Amino acid sequence: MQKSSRLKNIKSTLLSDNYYILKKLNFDYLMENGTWVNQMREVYDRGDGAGILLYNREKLTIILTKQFRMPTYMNDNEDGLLVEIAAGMLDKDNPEACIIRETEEEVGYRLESVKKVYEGYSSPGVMTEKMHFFIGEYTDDMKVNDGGGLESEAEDIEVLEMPFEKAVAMLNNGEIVDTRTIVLLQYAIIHKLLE
Ligand SMILES: Nc1nc2c(ncn2[C@@H]2O[C@H](COP(=O)(O)OP(=O)(O)O[C@H]3O[C@H](CO)[C@@H](O)[C@H](O)[C@@H]3O)[C@@H](O)[C@H]2O)c(=O)[nH]1
Ligand SMILES: [Mg+2]
Repeated sequence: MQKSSRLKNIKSTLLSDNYYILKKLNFDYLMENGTWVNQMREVYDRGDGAGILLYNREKLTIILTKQFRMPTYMNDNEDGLLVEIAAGMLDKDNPEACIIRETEEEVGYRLESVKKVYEGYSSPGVMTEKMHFFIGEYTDDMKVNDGGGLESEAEDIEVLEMPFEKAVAMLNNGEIVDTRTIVLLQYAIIHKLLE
């Protein structure tokens, strides 16, 4: 953690380390108007992540995934299934190595190179997670397996290859509701990746 002269008396209490780490942070914060206020924030730390938009310039297609996400099921997503970019959590490896590995595990393509386009905090009010956003070109001859995720982790990932146009329609009609996926689809539109 960096030092800030606007913070003092930071006290961290562990609330849960069941799978990842949830802490309660109590601290004094110096407001812009010069007064100190005491604040409490719960902070969830599950490391950083990486995600990628896979695109094929010849076929004008992209590859997304569909998988069950319990937190979305708890909040308005009827069957809990979510259409997403391929993504994973960083282990000890760097973001590039992580996303190349995750791409092979989740959708079955072995990429040689990827391009980093953004880095951003996922949910800065509550999570420490920083997300590394990539794009990567795939071709049919890069396919090495059917994807689907790791059996050892009971991942059950459907691979969706679709025309880019269809994904843009799904973005615009509200079928795509994962913000990381929205970010990279918008990147592809802005930068005319598939025109
Ligand atoms: N037992 C158990 N397993 C868990 C738990 N939380 C996650 N897992 C398992 O840990 C694995 C994580 O798989 P990854 O592919 O590495 O991560 P991800 O879940 O796809 O995460 C990506 O998307 C998230 C957004 O929803 C991002 O937050 C994350 O950074 C990353 O980009 C999955 O098999 C998942 O089931 C938990 O609380 N308990
Ligand atoms: Mg994943």
